[in-house]
Amino acid sequence: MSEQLLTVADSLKDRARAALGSRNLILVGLMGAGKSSVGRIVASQLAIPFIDSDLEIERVSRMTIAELFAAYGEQEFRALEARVIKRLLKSGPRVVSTGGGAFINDRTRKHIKKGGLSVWLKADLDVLWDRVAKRDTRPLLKTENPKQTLEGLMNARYPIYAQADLTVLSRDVRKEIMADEVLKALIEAQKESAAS
Ligand SMILES: Nc1ncnc2c1ncn2[C@@H]1O[C@H](COP(=O)(O)OP(=O)(O)O)[C@@H](O)[C@H]1O
Ligand SMILES: O=C(O)C1=C[C@@H](OP(=O)(O)O)[C@@H](O)[C@H](O)C1
Ligand SMILES: [Mg+2]
Repeated sequence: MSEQLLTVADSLKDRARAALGSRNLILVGLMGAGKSSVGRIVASQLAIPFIDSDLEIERVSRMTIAELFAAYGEQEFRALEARVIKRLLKSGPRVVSTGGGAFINDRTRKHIKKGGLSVWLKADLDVLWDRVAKRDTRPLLKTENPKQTLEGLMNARYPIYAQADLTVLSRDVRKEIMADEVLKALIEAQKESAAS
């Protein structure tokens, strides 16, 4: 193989694709962490299908997430979310971006742990707040003080997100850079598991 071909074969996305194999890559983390937008870029880099579980839930129910919460409540939404995510993870490789509460639900977390490699996109409150404040589509943030609600969710959920296989810090940098960081984490994790 020529040196040029070796360089191409050795590129970040090729190495990450090899590290993933036939597993699914599942993005978890709080609202605004970038799961949906970064997940789409990661899938495109890896040249594998991308699915956002919220979009899939909206497609099958023919309702928006906000409408589902309003009509049936959070508990019913979580039951539907668990079923949809279980189904999405039946075959791979895929990149699946989940909604922020998915990994917090015991049943869904079990499906995710069984269904592939989970990556927590971890961000601090100000980064998350800056991003979610731009849209009002998230029913859990329709409160008197949504920033305080987000902080409460952070405190309650971060110990559980910490159970994900990998953690990537979601900084205030371009989405493409975040996607590269996910690919690098995937490669590092593979190296570590090969060494142990
Ligand atoms: N790294 C980033 N830099 C700038 N904006 C981002 C970044 N990641 C996400 N965003 C923006 O923040 C908002 C929330 O991102 P999204 O991917 O929907 O997060 P999540 O699915 O985790 O709630 C979107 O408007 C998105 O374009
Ligand atoms: O944190 C949560 O419980 C939720 C996060 C949302 O997804 P994003 O994290 O993609 O915003 C969406 O699933 C729903 O509004 C509930
Ligand atoms: Mg999302």
